[in-house]
Amino acid sequence: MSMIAAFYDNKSILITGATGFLGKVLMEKLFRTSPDLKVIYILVRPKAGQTLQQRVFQILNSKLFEKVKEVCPKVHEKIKPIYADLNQKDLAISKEDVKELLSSVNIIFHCAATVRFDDPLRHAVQLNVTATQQLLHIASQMTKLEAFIHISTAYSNCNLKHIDEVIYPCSVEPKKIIQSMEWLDDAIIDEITPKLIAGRPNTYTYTKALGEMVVQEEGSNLNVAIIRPSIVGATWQEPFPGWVDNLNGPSGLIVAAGKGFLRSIKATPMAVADLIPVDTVVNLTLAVGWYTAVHRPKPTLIYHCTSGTTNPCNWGKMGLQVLATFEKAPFERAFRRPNADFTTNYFTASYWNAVSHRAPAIIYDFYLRLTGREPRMTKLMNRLLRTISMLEYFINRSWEWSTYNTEMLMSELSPEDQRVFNFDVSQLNWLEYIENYVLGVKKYILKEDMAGIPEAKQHLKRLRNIHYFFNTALFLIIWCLLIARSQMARNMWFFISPLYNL
Ligand SMILES: CCCCCCCCCCCCCCCC(=O)SCCNC(=O)CCNC(=O)[C@H](O)C(C)(C)COP(=O)(O)OP(=O)(O)OC[C@H]1O[C@@H](n2cnc3c(N)ncnc32)[C@H](O)[C@@H]1OP(=O)(O)O
Ligand SMILES: NC(=O)C1=CN([C@@H]2O[C@H](COP(=O)(O)OP(=O)(O)OC[C@H]3O[C@@H](n4cnc5c(N)ncnc54)[C@H](OP(=O)(O)O)[C@@H]3O)[C@@H](O)[C@H]2O)C=CC1
Repeated sequence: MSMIAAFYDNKSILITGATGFLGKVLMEKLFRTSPDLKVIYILVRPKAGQTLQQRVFQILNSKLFEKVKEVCPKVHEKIKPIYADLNQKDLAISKEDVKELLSSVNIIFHCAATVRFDDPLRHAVQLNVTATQQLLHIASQMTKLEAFIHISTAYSNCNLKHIDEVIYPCSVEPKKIIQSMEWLDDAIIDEITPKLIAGRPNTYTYTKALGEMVVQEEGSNLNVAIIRPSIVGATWQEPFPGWVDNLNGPSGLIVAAGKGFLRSIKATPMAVADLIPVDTVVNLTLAVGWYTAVHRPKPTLIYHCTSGTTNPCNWGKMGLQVLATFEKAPFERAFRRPNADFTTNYFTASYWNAVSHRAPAIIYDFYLRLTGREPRMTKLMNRLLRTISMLEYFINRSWEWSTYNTEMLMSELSPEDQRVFNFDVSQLNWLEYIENYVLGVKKYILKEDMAGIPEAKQHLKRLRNIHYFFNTALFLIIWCLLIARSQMARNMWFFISPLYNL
């Protein structure tokens, strides 16, 4: 019998960010392993014309929740969506809802955040710092609260090379940052942003670091714990391999490479690709929830959820396996044949950007114009290159994260819990995982049927022939121009041509 699963039975759980990538997998595992839990409250906002109920309905009817419906047929009754917007004061939760939460919640998992790298500092502070502070304020009034688990990122201190499971203070206190956002205007905030984030590549990592400080300072009267996952990828094992549903991190680049838009990238092949499967993060999160509530460790424990220390994989190996999977199961209607050249040199990268990315986009747009259609490829390519420039920081460096607390937790689990809530990535087979990841991107993001693989292969063959034809034509044109203009080229031609008749 799993002690962790039993712990969540009859509990009222509050999850923020439950409609996100991590939140959905967290909810799924909770329902699957602890179907007797009392209720999961989720803080949700209406989005894309969908009401809260419609959003919940869509999640529960997805493939991810198929197993849950078998083990927990009443899952619809056990999810309670609560209107909330983390952009607004007091999270915009109604008084009645706050009252219900205060009297019933046992465990909080705070996953919601803005994960955009280019968010203006004001917005990132509101989501990742102020909203966390307000949630802690509500949590401190909850009469039955046993644990508050905050999801941060392993990159919150990416300005350091070696990172321990401790909180590193930022130069300006979060309270001062929050206050200053109230009166500074946008232009001044934009001006001071580079100075504040100093050493970090974006507002995301900076505000996640501030969020951790808030949790430590304002959660001191609660049982809190912080989890720092690295780059969260598709599921490894549960509920099935390869599930992924958004374009963040590697997933977007896999789509771009598989469709032939992205053909080279400035990346260091030997740098560690610190991916961590989303189900591993969820297993650790649930184990931390249990441990924090039952053992009440003081001071606040931070858990690194990374793979590089125990089972390192590098970007070079990952890139090759991604390409090998494209060979077996190509994506449909590719723009060009997939390729992924890694270069560490700025000038080579700029050259390939011009030749492999921008030039084909301009040529294709020219073709679209000629055939009376709206050109769109250059715009799409510019967007992709902007995205890549933001990810480059993470694919050209390696970090070391210590994992003492995570190892300590593993040793505290019973053998059954180690099996059901496995977060030991030393058992992960990278080649198999990456293949399933790419297939997951194909099936669950691009919604492509595996039956379409023969046609996709045919399409790639056609692209290869076009490529050969295009190159031969280009060669002949250049050669004819040379012969017309250069005596040396003509001499060479007269020298070579009799050889063909031998
Ligand atoms: C060969 C293989 C090598 C693999 C090599 C992997 C390296 C992979 C390193 C990751 C390293 C992370 C390390 C930190 C890990 C955390 O702790 S953070 C969690 C991860 N967070 C992220 O990845 C967020 C990154 N994304 C962003 O910040 C924003 O999407 C960007 C990049 C600023 C783009 O903003 P934008 O231009 O306003 O675009 P946005 O509105 O987001 O989306 C526009 C379109 O692009 C699409 N799109 C969005 N993101 C992407 C993307 N990443 N790629 C492609 N398309 C995208 C959208 O679906 C959308 O399509 P439409 O709906 O318009 O058709
Ligand atoms: N993905 C990754 O690689 C990593 C993620 N993390 C951390 O994990 C956590 C979850 O990330 P992930 O699931 O990938 O992110 P997603 O972007 O998939 O999910 C973010 C969640 O936050 C919610 N949210 C955002 N803004 C608001 C708002 N104004 N009001 C209410 N809810 C809001 C979103 O709701 P909605 O659906 O309405 O937009 C969504 O549920 C984050 O804390 C992130 O920092 C850490 C390391 C890596």
